[in-house]
Amino acid sequence: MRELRAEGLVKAYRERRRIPGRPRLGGTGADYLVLKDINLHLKGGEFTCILGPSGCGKSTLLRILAGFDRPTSGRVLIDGEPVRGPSPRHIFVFQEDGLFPWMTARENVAVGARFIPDPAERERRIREYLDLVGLEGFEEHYPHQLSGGMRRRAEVARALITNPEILFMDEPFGALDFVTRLQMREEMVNVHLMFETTLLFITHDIDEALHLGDRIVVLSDRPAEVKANISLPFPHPRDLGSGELADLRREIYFLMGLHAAL
Ligand SMILES: Nc1ncnc2c1ncn2[C@@H]1O[C@H](COP(=O)(O)OP(=O)(O)OP(=O)(O)O)[C@@H](O)[C@H]1O
Repeated sequence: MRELRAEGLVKAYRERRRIPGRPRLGGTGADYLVLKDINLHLKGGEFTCILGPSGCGKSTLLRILAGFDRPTSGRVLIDGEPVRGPSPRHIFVFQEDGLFPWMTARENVAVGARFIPDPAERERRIREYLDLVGLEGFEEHYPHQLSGGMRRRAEVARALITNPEILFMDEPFGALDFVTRLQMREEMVNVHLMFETTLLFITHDIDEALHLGDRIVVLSDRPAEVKANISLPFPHPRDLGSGELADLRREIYFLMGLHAAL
């Protein structure tokens, strides 16, 4: 199922010095509140985009959902089981390049495949996943010999080959140029249709979320609260310029206080 629930998540970081403008949590006078009572229910197999303004706490939320950080209060349940730490079945793709620079594209993907016991089957799967993300011909290239888009593709292949129950992606295409970013969006849609992995994808790009998500969770400014939780039962490819999607796009711009940008 790979269903994920977040119940009453609060995260406050301990403040070592007073920073003007930062709200403090009542009582202690020494905490910096980032998440405020986040409740979520994400169904297995859904592609959920978490959208919010810069610095609102998106990465903090994702780290907590993936078990890399602990909430101050509240809990996360995956298929009804409390999350107590990271799991090899829940894979995280970071904002920054995460490939090992001393390994080729093939060797990086092989890291994800190390649990496949049969060497011939392992090699077959590595080739299959490199082809799937369009890296055939670049298998023996090191990360510095690949373009930004290719490096991201290798990371996606390395994550997918583990057959993850949940894939957590923290603004994975943020550093790419506009055209490569659009290509990667299309590829993510295809990958999701093919594997039906439960996917949590952080972005601050409204159009990216509208193109990708089965669901969009809109967070407020810090301390982050869920402002909207919207289901998008629209087929791919999507035209954001017309119909219900255009209305939804306008609604999200308004929700995020971006009226003037429309
Ligand atoms: N380990 C930490 N200790 C103290 N403060 C932190 C820590 N991690 C994040 N913060 C603070 O929490 C706030 C939210 O950070 P976070 O990275 O979660 O936001 P974000 O929405 O992902 O930002 P961006 O869109 O810029 O990537 C920021 O003000 C940040 O300075």
